[in-house]
Order: sequence, then structure tokens, then C-alpha cells
Amino acid sequence: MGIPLKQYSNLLSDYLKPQQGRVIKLAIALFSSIALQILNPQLLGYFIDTVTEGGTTKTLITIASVFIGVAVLNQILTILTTYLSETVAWTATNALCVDLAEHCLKLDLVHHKSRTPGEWVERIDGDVVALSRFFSQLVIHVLGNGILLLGILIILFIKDWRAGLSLSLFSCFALLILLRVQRFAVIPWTRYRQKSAEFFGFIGEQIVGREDLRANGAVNYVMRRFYQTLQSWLPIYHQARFASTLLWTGSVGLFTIGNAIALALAAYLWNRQAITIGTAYLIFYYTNLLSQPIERIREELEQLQQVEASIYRIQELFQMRSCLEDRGKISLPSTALSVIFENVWFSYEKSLDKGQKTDNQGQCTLQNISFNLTPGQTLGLLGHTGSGKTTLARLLLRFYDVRRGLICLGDVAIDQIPISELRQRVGIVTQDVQLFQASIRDNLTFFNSTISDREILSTLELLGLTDWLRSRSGAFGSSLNQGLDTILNSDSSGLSAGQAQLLAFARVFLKNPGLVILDEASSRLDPTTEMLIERAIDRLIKHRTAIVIAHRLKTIQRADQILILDRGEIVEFGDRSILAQNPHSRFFSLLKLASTEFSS
Ligand SMILES: Nc1ncnc2c1ncn2[C@@H]1O[C@H](COP(=O)(O)OP(=O)(O)OP(=O)(O)O)[C@@H](O)[C@H]1O
Repeated sequence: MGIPLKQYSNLLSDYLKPQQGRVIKLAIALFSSIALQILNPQLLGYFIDTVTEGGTTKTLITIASVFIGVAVLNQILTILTTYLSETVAWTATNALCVDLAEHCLKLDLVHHKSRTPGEWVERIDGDVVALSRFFSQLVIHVLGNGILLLGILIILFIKDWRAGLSLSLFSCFALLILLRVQRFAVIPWTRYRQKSAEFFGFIGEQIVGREDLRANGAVNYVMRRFYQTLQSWLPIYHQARFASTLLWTGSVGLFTIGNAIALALAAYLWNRQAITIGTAYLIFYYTNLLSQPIERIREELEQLQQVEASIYRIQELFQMRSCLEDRGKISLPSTALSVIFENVWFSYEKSLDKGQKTDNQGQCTLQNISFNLTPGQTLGLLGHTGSGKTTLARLLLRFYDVRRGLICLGDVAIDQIPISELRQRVGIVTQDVQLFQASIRDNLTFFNSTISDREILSTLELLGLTDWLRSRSGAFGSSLNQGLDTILNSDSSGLSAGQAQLLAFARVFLKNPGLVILDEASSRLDPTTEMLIERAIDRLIKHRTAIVIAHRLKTIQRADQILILDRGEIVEFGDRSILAQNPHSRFFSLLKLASTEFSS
């Protein structure tokens, strides 16, 4: 995989620079603690030599007191280091998480649909959390432990050059071996994280579809897939852990060899009276201490294997680019918007270009679509399921770009309009109303605090939702304003389909768009809700251009123009009243069919 060093340093400088002060304090605390770790054994050696040379009790007590003081100070520094490194880590990972989430939100639907929601969560949150150690400890600890290692070797050289030389050679050898071996564990850890993302994607999907799964008796099937996923995950985890265990075993073996060398060397030098017993103890102690930085560096590098996989996947996400270019600069008029489709071809398949090629069914999703709507007109969009009605609506919001042809809104080509403005001026109500676990106010305004409660309440009044809100206000007192604080459930529980759609109408109303797209609910509603919806539609489309994917006769009768799609092609387009009177038109037949159904 081999991520270039520059990418590590870029990541570090981007997210650690804003907390420079804290990082410096962390480095000072860590380096002071290292200095104390090197100093303390010297006190022990001095203590031993003082005892063997018959030093006074007072001197021994002083040395012991300083030793204890240094040990206590070291503990305090360790606590401080932990606190600072956790703070640095979480501040940096939170910032990275925000950047990644923002980046992903800007990606187009092609990217969003390429992964399940759970996979996205794992990739944005899971991978970033895995990086917390990288930010807080990796660099500082590798550097700190490198310095500790160097300090110990210098002391050993000072004590005896033979001890210094042999243990320096040993340390280099141990580090080289461990560094070589650790590379082999990167691939299993990458596979492990990918599998984890897939697993959470699977779980997320099943939770969202739990009602359908239970209703259709698919629980056993889901459980079987759950076990299968776990079964395929386990061997990958085993491989990754096995690679890490190999590293651990290797390092334990190496340190045992190191200790044996130190013991033999200390015994040899002491026998030849080249060193005192205190120094012999020090050589052994420092060799033991050597294992700490080498082991720590190994541990950090092991973390780096896991982190490297996460960094790789994070970079991959950052490198994803939206297929939609947001370079438009032309603003839309604030009135009702005209709509022009001119020879529009579209296919969901990326490889298909310019509308010449075909999709799985042998044709483009939309083919050669041309029609005009003047400002304020309502278009009734009809067609069999899968004929391309929703796709046509998605193109108007620029969720996808056309392959060929032109779409204009308010006489401006839609790729010339800034995407945020376009989506502000086009309101859509889909069948699948998405509510958030937030107050009614936030659900209606989408967290736009410039919209006043007065505006919200008058919109709800206009749409006939005041009684519904009053029933919600009960728990909060009598004030309707307080009722707006009611928290809604994200899964719309407690709301009928009609009420949820009325709330979606209110949302669009508050946006005051110049074009409204309404994908009417096909389910049958009770007469009262149906009446409320009819009234709401009338108010919503008044003084606005509207495209209504209509399922009910009443709604169709509102349309000025009718467009019928069949397998992505326009098979009829024209004035509703003219088509309704032409017995040869498809619309005439549809009306006849609908009125028969209605009367039966
Ligand atoms: N995100 C997508 N990726 C790939 N193909 C898609 C996607 N969405 C829809 N399609 C395909 O495009 C075609 C048109 O679908 P579309 O949803 O526009 O039809 P529709 O007329 O709105 O249907 P319905 O009335 O059932 O909502 C269908 O063949 C569908 O399978």
C-alpha cells in the first residue's frame, strides 16, 4: 500500500497546527518524562555503589528520597501526557470527521448510492476514530521513544564502550527485524476494516427495513446472512491478529536475547573488574529499559499498520470527486420559473455517454425528452411504474447531469445556476417523506433560524395543520409556539402518511420555491386527510410552476399540461383540456379508466 510520507505529514500539519500550543505542552511533558526515566537508574547505581563503598546512612537516605521524588514526578508527568494526548487526539479526529462528512455530503448521488448507509458511517466515523492514536501518540511516541533509546545507548557507552557497542548493534538489529515484519500485517488489517464497513452496512440496511422483513417473514433469511457475514469476517480478523501476534512473539524473543547479552557482558566486565557492581546493575537495568522504547516503537508501528489502512481509505474518500461541476453563477428570478427540456437523454450508467448507448434493458432511462412549461403552469406527469417520472424530477434538482440535451429553468441552463440556489428555488415533496429526530420547527425549517415561528404557524394554518399541532402542544402547555418544540421521531412514527406529507408541504412552502415537484402519495387516504392534502396542493402550486407526478383524478384535473412517459420516452404531451376531449388520446383512455375505478 505504501502511503507516501508526505501524506502523513500533511494530515498531521492540517489537524495538529490549530492546536500547536497543546502539542508543544504534550511534547515537553513527554520529553521531561523520558529524561527522568534515564536519570532514575543512575540514582539506583549510585545508591548501590555508595552501599558497597560503605557510604553514610544520611547519604543513602538522600539518594533514596531523590529517587522517590523523581519517580513521583514521572508519574505526574505520565498523567499529564495522557490527558494532553487524549485531548489532542479527539480534537484532531473530530475536525477530520467534520471535514470528511462535509466532503461526502457534497458528493453526488452516484457516489452516495455506491455504498450502504452503514458503510458510509463506518468509513466516516470508524476509520477516523482509528486515527485518534495516530494524532495523539504515534509521532510523539515514536520520536520520544527514539530519544529514550538514544539516551540509554549513550549512557551505556559512557559506562563501558563494549556494553554501548554491543547493545547498540542489538537495538539496530531488533528494530530492523521488527520493521520488516510489520509490513506484512497491513493487508490483513485493510481487509478487516473493509469487512467491518460491509458488516455495518448490512446491519444498517436490515434495521431500516425491519418492518418489511418481519412482515414478509424474512427474519430467518436475514439471520442466515448475518451469520454468513460474521463467518467470513472471523478468518480475516484471525489473519490480522495472527500477523500482530507474530510481531509480538518476535519482539519478546529478541528482548530475551538482549537480556542474555547484557547479563553475559556485565558478568564478564565485572569479573575482569572493569566495572563496579553498581555499573553492572546499571547495564542490566538499562538493557531491560531498552525493551521499553523498542517495544513501544514496535507497538506504534503496529498501530500504524491499522492506521495506514484507515488513512488509505480516508484519502480514497477525499479523492472522490462529485461528477457535478458547481460552476454556475447565474441567479434565478424570484418568481415562478419556466421549465424547458430540449432533447434530453439520460442514463444512470456512468459509462453511457451522450445518450447513444443503452442500459440493461436496452435503452436509456430518458430518451429525447422535449417540452416547455411557462411560468405558473402545472404539468401532470403520468406513466407506468419505471417509465422515468422520478428520474425526470431528479434531473431538475441536478442530482445527476443529463447525458445529452439541455434543461433550462427560468430561461437559465441549470448547469449555469449555483447548485445550492437551484435546490433552494426548486421544492420537492416525495412519497417517502424523511423526518428527522428533531423538533417540529427544525423539521420544517431545516434548521434555518431566520424563519420565524409566526411564519411557520401561519403556514401550518394555511395547510390545515393547526389542529394537529394543537394536539402536540398538549404536553407543552397550550401555546402553539411551544408545540413547535415537540420532538418528532425520525421514522415518522406517530404520524400518518398524510400528515407526514402535509408536513413536507409545509417545508416546501417555507422555502418559497419557483418550481414545485410533487410526487403524490399513491396510497389511499381517509377523506379528511385527502381534503387537507387537496387544499394544500392548491395552495402550494398557486403562483408557482408545478410538476405533479399524479396518481389521483382530482390532481390530474388541476394540470394545464399533460405529459405521458413510456419506457423513458414521451408518448403524449399537450394541453390537458384538449387531450381530455380527444377520444384517440392516451390521456382520454386513462381518464376513462380512472373514473371507472373511482366509481367502482
Ligand atoms: N439510482 C438509480 N440507479 C440506476 N437505475 C435507476 C435508479 N433509479 C431508477 N432507476 C431505473 O430507472 C428507471 C426509471 O425509474 P424511475 O424511478 O424514474 O421511474 P418512475 O416512473 O418514477 O417509477 P415509479 O412510478 O415506480 O416511481 C427504472 O428502470 C429504474 O429501475
